[in-house]
Amino acid sequence: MLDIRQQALDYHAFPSPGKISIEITSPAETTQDLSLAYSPGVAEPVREIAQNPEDVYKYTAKGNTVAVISNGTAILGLGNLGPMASKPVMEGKALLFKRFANIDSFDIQVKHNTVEEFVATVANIADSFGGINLEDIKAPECFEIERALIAQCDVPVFHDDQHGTAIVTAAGLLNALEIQDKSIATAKIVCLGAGAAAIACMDLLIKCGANRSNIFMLDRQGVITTRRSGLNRYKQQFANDTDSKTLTDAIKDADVFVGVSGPNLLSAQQLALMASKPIVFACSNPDPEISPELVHKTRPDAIMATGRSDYPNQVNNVLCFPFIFRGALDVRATEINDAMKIAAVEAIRGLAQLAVPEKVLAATGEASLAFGPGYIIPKPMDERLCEKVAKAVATAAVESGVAKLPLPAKYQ
Ligand SMILES: O=C([O-])CC(=O)C(=O)O
Ligand SMILES: [Mg+2]
Repeated sequence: MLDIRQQALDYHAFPSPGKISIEITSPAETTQDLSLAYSPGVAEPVREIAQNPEDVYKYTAKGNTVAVISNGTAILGLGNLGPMASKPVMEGKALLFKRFANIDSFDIQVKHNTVEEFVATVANIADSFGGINLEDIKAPECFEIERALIAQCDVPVFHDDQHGTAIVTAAGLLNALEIQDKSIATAKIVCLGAGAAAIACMDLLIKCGANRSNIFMLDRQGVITTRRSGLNRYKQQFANDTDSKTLTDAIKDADVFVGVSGPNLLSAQQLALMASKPIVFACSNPDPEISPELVHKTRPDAIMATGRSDYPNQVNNVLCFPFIFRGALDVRATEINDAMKIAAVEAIRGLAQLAVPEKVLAATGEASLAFGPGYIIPKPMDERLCEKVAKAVATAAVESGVAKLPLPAKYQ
């Protein structure tokens, strides 16, 4: 049996390099076909679009495409490895968009010197696509980049590592809290990591009812407190008025650990200090902050989640980004706003509470799955995700006034 490294390299190398390709949707066999697809016929839609720019949605694939754009500055939990090294992940996102939501994606890797250069590059090409999914861009630049692009682009712009991760984390965490009989309003939450995902997760948890003063966020220097100086404005919002300095200080009596940092940063000793019935989301990819094996051995009362496909409770943005874009594209939303994000949280969360179809059990190889400590969040291959999450998002877009189209019949 080949090890996972060789299997993964072979998967990417064969049968052809990479894992996506482009397909033709219209006939291109005869002279007649070519005279329609290309010169002279192609001039007709050109003239229509020149006269009425919205016709681009009628005569081109724009409305069903998303650009997946990265600069490779924060690839998974692996760090700043440059634009080209991010390409397998971006092709992977394209694979997931297509497989789960039938959205066509182009992966784009941008080499740049300044934030302004990156923003200009993306803004200048944004109209080619139905939406922009920003991926694996490091903090704090990602916040500025997303803000500037939302302001400049007519199509929705969504930084997946912030909001996709936050939406899935919130969905899983609300379910885990329910199972552990804890309330989000009073839960003590430790967030290890202060990057894009961390800041967005804690922001969204507050919107879902968490208490800011119960949140302890840590960066490489330790707990972010009001005693520290030199914090950027994104971290400053989470500065806690506390004497806790280290993870060991902060983790004492914590109900929830959210790791969005790097491998093996939470020890069994630290885990042992958590409150009864703790919730541990070790979401660093590919290697979690603590292994599920160690958590189950140390704390049998814990609910454990990771970002990986090969353990139960996969808290990974794949449960969100294909479907939030499906919903947004279907009603031609001009942005992805908070109402749409919260609708996605509720839809993902609710789906985990329903009975699991045979088809999902077959795909996961599980004998049974039922809402509980080992199943707090749906599986990515659950086809109901697309129906339910996209519908909830599209409906929220229409109701919050950011949709250019009415709710399609398939969602009514
Ligand atoms: O790709 C994944 O598995 C999730 C993700 O966006 C990341 O870790 O940056
Ligand atoms: Mg990512």
